[in-house]
Amino acid sequence: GNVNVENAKEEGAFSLFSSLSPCYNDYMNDSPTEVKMSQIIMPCHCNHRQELCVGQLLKWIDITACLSAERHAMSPCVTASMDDINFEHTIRVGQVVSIKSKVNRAFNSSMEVGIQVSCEDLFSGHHWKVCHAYATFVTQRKETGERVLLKPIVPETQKEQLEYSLAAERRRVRMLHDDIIKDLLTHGCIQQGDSVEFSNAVAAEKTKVESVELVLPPHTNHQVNTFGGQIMAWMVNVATIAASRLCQTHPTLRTIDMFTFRGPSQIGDRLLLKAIVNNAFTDSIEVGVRAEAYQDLGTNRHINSAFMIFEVLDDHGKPCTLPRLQPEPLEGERRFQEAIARKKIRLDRKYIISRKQCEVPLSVPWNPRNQVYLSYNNVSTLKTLASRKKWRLSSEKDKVRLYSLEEKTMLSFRVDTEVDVPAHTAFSLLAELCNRPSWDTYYQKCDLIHQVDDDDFLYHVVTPSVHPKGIHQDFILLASKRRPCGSGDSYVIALRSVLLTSHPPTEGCNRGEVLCAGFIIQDTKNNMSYYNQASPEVLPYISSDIAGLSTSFYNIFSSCREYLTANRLHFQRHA
Ligand SMILES: CCCC(=O)SCCNC(=O)CCNC(=O)[C@H](O)C(C)(C)COP(=O)(O)OP(=O)(O)OC[C@H]1O[C@@H](n2cnc3c(N)ncnc32)[C@H](O)[C@@H]1OP(=O)(O)O
Repeated sequence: GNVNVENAKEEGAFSLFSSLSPCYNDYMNDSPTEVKMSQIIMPCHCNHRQELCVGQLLKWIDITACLSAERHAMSPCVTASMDDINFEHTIRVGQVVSIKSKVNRAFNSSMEVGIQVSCEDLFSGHHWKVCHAYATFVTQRKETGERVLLKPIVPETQKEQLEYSLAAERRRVRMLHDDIIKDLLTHGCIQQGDSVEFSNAVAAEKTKVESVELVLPPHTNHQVNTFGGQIMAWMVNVATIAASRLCQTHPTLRTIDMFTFRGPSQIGDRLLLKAIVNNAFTDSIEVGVRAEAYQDLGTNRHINSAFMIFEVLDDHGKPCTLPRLQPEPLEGERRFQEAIARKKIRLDRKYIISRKQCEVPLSVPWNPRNQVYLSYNNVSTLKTLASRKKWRLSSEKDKVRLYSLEEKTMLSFRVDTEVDVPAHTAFSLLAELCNRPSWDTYYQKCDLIHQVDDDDFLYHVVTPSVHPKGIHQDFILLASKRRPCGSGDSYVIALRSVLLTSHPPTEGCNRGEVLCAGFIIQDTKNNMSYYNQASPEVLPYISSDIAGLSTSFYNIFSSCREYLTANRLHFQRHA
């Protein structure tokens, strides 16, 4: 497998969290856990095309990230998982690859490490980003059986604070990752029967690879367990063979879905690596890989699984049309359908996260398949907006402060208000969005459409028109409500528009769109901030009447404060 090329540029390469980490490029400043590794690419690191093998890159990534993790933990750590990675560019022989990593956040015994990979051409002086990734490392168990607990990371810069805060949200998605696919299949969200007979279909059986590796001392890490990077490299190797058998040429590895290290293995273990093409689409192939470890045959332990997406590129870097796959019956059919589910999820993710904030906001269709990513996007967009530096104070009255922020075509507002109720009470009261019409005259009506889970809700909201003499507006909003995950976190109620097939726009109302709005309530201070990003269509109306807007915000948030104070006792009695 070689690191992917130009085509990623054209299609707008994505990985699960990459586009949602807007300041990734420069957030790697000096920090106590930052580790840097640079390697000059030699022919021995490369494939037949003189491009760096992904397996080799994964080894370097794993080592760099582990050094960051251990610097923070001050004790041995193991790789628990590596989130989706998308390879955006190739690295060729003679170029220099640089890997930087640092711990974004420590939880109890696990921590998230952010990794950035870039490449440099020594002759032209060009630098470019290759990929970035997030890995989770876990401390080892003590003799008592408990894991070493980690000291918290104290984020210093605003960018570190954002990464710290988003790490909790990414952890939530990570933990749900396996369940998402299982749920989709169990609850029939994936339509069975998507498989069509193709005349040139290749039998899945033909792509099967089984290969064994004996874990020798050079394959172990400094804790004398099998080195995680080596396991990933072996997995990439068999996956590449399986994909090559389908396309009968040299495929390019483009994306790896999350790697999960389910259990350790040691010197002397035999590692059985199995790969098969699960499905072949018009221009991409999904290969499933499974790694098992054993000492004696029949005592196999499942230690890792991953899904890898390959493409075949022509001389211009464009993806070629591929032969289709004829799955094996039963298990093969199941894998075939699951690959369709994963592809749809990947496309949803790409659709959701590739939207840049400065683009015209468009509501994304909501469905159970993309719920987790939409919810992540909802919270992270609000947190990212809140972390912006250039907020300008526009007006202040009776402890209600209105700030504005102009960025490209976007105008955002922030209203800071001091509240005299505890943060958790303010959160619970404001999270009851259906009560908002009682304190916000702009919300004429708010009905709950669907409770997605404990933290996410869909609402239908009706407001007056922003146009003078216009008809009412309505919105379908996804509300994502988060309590603090640890110290330094805030309460969050994030709101964004979605499209719901069950609630199409109606004649009597203009369907409005909210790209990003919501509340951030700090746990330690009596401070609540409300954010709202105005879409370009309403900008002319707002910009022409900033004074009127200030008065409206002042009135609404004075009323909000009264609502919180008045309902505080009622809430506490019922809590
Ligand atoms: C030089 C490079 C480093 C290496 O080569 S390391 C070698 C490759 N890695 C391995 O061999 C690890 C094999 N896996 C394992 O040992 C275990 O499955 C592993 C990862 C330690 C987890 O063990 P468990 O007993 O399930 O853990 P636990 O219930 O005590 O939870 C401990 C903390 O880990 C977290 N965790 C477990 N599995 C995870 C996952 N897949 N992704 C992200 N986080 C995960 C879990 O949430 C918990 O976190 P916290 O303590 O609340 O902060």
